[in-house]
Amino acid sequence: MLKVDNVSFSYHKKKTILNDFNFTLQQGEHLCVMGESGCGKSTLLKAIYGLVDLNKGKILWKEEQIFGPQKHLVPGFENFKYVAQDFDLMPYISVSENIKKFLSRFYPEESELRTQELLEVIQMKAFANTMVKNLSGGQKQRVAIARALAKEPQLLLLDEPFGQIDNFKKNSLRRNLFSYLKEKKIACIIATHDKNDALSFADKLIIIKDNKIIEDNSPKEIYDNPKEKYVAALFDDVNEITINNKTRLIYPHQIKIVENSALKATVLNSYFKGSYWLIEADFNGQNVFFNHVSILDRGVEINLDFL
Ligand SMILES: Nc1ncnc2c1ncn2[C@@H]1O[C@H](COP(=O)(O)OP(=O)(O)OP(=O)(O)O)[C@@H](O)[C@H]1O
Repeated sequence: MLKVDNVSFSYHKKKTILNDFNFTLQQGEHLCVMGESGCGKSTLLKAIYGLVDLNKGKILWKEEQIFGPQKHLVPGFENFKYVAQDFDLMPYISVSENIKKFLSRFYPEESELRTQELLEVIQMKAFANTMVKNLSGGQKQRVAIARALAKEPQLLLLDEPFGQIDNFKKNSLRRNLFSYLKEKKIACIIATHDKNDALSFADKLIIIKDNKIIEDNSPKEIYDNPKEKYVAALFDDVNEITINNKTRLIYPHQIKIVENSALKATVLNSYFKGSYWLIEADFNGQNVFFNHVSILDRGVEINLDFL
């Protein structure tokens, strides 16, 4: 349904930001885009929304080509909604009014019902009548999402959607929003640094490095078989360990202490993580990180097993 076909784009001639991007997305599917800061995630969303003119290739939605500002004077593709990092809300009217601005004035009852429904999705019912200028950054972010959903888009583009929202709210909001999108079969592309967006809620994951797509698969497949440290490090404190001249990528939960083993290490530090401790140890001159149920004293010798 969405087809990104051989797309290349640069802001300036010298540096290509998107280099030969190819992927597809079906109706109702959720895609996460990850990669280091500055790799081009926001630029990709802008290109899909039609905010920039491509150097090469094309972007299609159900066979209809999406053009940039040179050919399409009103910015943005009408079936899509884009929530950028800078929200663009109206500060001097209430949360409800901000959402209603995007609904028809001719059907006030429907408009009110829809506004209430969206306030529930973003968990902001208590703030319905609060002026937007008096909201926190995270609250504004949520209103921007509700406003983007007001006229049910076919594709929602979210740039770091939960970046300003505290962990307490983030998890329930994320569950609410993604199940709402699934129910309404709204496709979604999320540019994110947060592994939880990708691992728990995305059907597909794309990883960008050096201006190219280096992974395009299911989140589980990419997590279980990372091609390189750059990929695994987006999810966890991954270890790149050489054993018998073979280098392996191992997540901290894949290493455990055993009674006997030829793999000896010495504890360097223990970091409290809530339900477990992250232990840093020296293993043949390499620093390894692994999870453990309790704190370990510095200098203690341990035997390791790599799963
Ligand atoms: N309007 C612009 N003009 C020129 N260069 C730009 C512009 N916007 C972004 N860039 C450059 O393009 C590159 C990609 O930026 P982009 O914002 O897409 O990265 P990102 O992956 O979304 O980063 P982050 O994770 O930090 O939000 C960066 O090097 C950035 O400096």
